[in-house]
Amino acid sequence: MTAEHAQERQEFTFQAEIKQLLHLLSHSLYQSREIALRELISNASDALDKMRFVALTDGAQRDSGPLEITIEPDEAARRLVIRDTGVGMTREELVANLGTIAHSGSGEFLKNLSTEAKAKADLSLIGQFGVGFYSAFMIADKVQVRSRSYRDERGWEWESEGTGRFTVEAVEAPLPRGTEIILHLKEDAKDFAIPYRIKEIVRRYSSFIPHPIKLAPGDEVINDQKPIWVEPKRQVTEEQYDRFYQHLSHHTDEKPLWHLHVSVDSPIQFHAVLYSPPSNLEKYGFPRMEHGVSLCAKRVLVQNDCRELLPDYLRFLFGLVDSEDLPLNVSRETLQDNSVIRRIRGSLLKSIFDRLDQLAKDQPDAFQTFTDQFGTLLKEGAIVDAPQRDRLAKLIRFASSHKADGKLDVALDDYVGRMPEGQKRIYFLGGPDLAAIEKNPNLEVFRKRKLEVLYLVEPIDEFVMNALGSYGGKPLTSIDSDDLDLPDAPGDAESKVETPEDEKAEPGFARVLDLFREAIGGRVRDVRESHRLTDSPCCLVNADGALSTQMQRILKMANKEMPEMSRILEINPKAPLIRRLGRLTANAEHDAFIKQCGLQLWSNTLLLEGVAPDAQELVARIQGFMDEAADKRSPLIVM
Ligand SMILES: Nc1ncnc2c1ncn2[C@@H]1O[C@H](COP(=O)(O)OP(=O)(O)OP(=O)(O)O)[C@@H](O)[C@H]1O
Repeated sequence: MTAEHAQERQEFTFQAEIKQLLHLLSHSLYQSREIALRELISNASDALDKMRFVALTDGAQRDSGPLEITIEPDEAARRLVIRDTGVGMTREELVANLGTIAHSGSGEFLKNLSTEAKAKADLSLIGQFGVGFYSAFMIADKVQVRSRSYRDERGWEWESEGTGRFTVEAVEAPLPRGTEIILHLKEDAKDFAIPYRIKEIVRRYSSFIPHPIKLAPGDEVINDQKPIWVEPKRQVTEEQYDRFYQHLSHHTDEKPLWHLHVSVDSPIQFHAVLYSPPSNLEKYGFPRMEHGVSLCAKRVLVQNDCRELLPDYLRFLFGLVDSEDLPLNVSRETLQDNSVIRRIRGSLLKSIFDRLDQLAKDQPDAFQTFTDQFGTLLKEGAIVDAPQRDRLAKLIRFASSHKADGKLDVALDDYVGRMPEGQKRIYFLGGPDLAAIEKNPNLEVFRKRKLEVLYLVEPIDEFVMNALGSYGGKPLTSIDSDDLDLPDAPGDAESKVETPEDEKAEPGFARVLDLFREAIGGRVRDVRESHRLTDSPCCLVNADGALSTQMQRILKMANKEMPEMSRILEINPKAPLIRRLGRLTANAEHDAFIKQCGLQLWSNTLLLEGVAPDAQELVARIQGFMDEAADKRSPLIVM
């Protein structure tokens, strides 16, 4: 485009997703409209941060003048102007940023707004998706943006009524550096031009903007721009912490679950304030949280979403880190190799774990609320972060047979504290859900012996157990493994399940096992006598060192090609059915029936685990049993 051409008024069409967004925004609920002002102030503040950065790093821009935001209401004209002395925008930037380039966020935002939220047009989440500017159309039916970039002599004006189009043209009169947003307020949004209303909104949502926000005329400063992270902890009130969280997270009116304020002087100097949000949006189907922590060098914002400061599994934390030891020109690319960042990260991690330990100890209810939301992410950490595994192992929670209510509130230390003398292992059992776990016959001996078993109700739990291997020197053992190494139970004859001599097996039991082996063949590694069952006739166990059943199931779901691991079928000699079969072995005529029973028992164990064995074979066999049973009741007389 020629320079001449560029000066003419040009019309553009909004990108499709933006059009959709604008439609939604202009029909928003009255209550959510305050966020429009918050978003515009936040954009102005970002532009000022950028300008401060430019002034400090680019000699030619050293005299940047005052960096401030001015809000100028005009009740009579039903107009509101938000002006900043930030970096401004060139013509190309106006076109791209405010209309033609859809931020990846806008699509996500539209996709994730639930139908219900859409119906109510509750759009308070908009700021998190990087599409905040358009919220101007919640309160205005016409918006003008006049801007001059610090890199440009000339100013430009963008204008739109939020329908499908916008225009951009050169401004003849000289413009000061920065951006001016002129909102022509809708009739039902005219209160946004009332000074006390503006003050109220700024106080609520924007008090932590680190630049003065002035209200014209008179230029009264209406925000307190104190950087709370450099203040001594004792001097910061809970309310200030909460408001700073709302500022960082764009989560209006939401309170964080907990916060952490750290000030470190050596070896690296830094201040940090970190927050846990109250809920984990990933749990509700939102995409992976991609926000990071804000990074400041000597109070100047260097990067908004710095992912290098915390490991990925702590991606849900909001916060800010400010260090005197970082150069201002630290670039995104060099952050990863930066030794200051690495040391801050190590120190932050330790403080976070200390904070969580303290929360678990002093406020167990608050800690429980936290792990209900973010426990899965801590478990993710226990799997991937080997150096921090021991610390994370203390923080993660499981369900257990101790209460059997399925709540994930048992710490490994709680379990160990309840272990009877002589128990050398920590036992666990996984399954598709709590009901399936509780029906698992492998639990019988544990119930009888009153030994606690951790219930792995979350799929990730199995991976955690695998990664940990042991806890406090005690091997983590799936109760469907071959070698359980159960503690002795002296004096309690009833519970001596490991000494089968107590109960005489039927003389034909060995023959039953042989017949079962013949029938089932290579589908199991072995068929043998069980010492762990009390009531059920059989169960499947895994050979020493093999993966637990649930783990095999999970891996199989991910990779259908995974070969079946052969397992051991254990048979309970005391179960009435097995005793009867033992007696039947006296007559070889019954061998075929006993074999059919063996096959059916094996199928039953698989069915209980949620695996469907060969359906045709299974149905044919059951049909056979039914025929035989019916025949006993009423034999058919063949004429
Ligand atoms: N006052 C301003 N000064 C300079 N640039 C601005 C201003 N307001 C908006 N912009 C530019 O327009 C872009 C789009 O703004 P928008 O509010 O839609 O998204 P965002 O600022 O990237 O995300 P968020 O709203 O979450 O802060 C910004 O990234 C910025 O480059």
